[in-house]
Amino acid sequence: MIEITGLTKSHRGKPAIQDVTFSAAPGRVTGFLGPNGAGKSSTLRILLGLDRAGAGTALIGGRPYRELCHPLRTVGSLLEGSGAHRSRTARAHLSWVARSNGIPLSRVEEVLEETGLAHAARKRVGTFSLGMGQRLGMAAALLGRPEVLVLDEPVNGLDPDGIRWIRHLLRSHAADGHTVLLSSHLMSEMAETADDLVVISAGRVVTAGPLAEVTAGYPSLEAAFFALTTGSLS
Ligand SMILES: Nc1ncnc2c1ncn2[C@@H]1O[C@H](COP(=O)(O)OP(=O)(O)OP(=O)(O)O)[C@@H](O)[C@H]1O
Repeated sequence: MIEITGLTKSHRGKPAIQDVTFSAAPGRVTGFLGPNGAGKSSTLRILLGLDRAGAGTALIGGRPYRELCHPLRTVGSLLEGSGAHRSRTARAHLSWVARSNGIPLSRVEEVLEETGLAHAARKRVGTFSLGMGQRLGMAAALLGRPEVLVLDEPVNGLDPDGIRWIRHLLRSHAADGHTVLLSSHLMSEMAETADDLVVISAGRVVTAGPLAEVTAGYPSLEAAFFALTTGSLS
């Protein structure tokens, strides 16, 4: 369960997010949708303990990220890039992440297989394509068999096969009773993958609820999105 309440953050006096409140429930894929600069990354960075909120709380399973004992065993995340050092091999990177979180090294081979990177395990991360980097980021996110996944634009750079793979993975993670929060600006992808939607625009949540409710009365998610966000763009 992810619970975000009254989250507010400013960068150099300029509000990035204001009073952001929503939750992401177990067994559901929650889509976090908004135009560029709407505040998605600011929200996710606070949720993942990478930034501090000016006000409000962001809890994962009832606790702020910084209070989690073995964070990667509770929440797997993918933000921009895999975070791996270019000179490391994929296997070395994942082994390092596993060791630092008390995760058995046997998981490394499993996630390499699961993410289609087994053939590239000994390649240096610096030689990876954007799509392979995303797969490596997903591999690290899955290492600790986390209850919660938080993913910022995970299909960036993936080919159609990779996009289908991610969609399937997220759906099955949710079907297992886990919580998935997925940020994207790709509406067709969202419409296919999300159960619930949170739409953010200009730093504020403009609507949240089941996909069918958010899009009710509109011909498509895209139509709903523009109707909901255009009015509030500054
Ligand atoms: N470190 C920072 N310093 C200054 N301003 C920032 C910083 N990070 C974000 N902002 C500003 O805060 C607002 C929200 O940005 P944020 O990156 O959270 O949006 P986003 O929805 O993730 O957009 P995108 O999809 O483009 O990444 C924007 O106006 C952005 O310019």
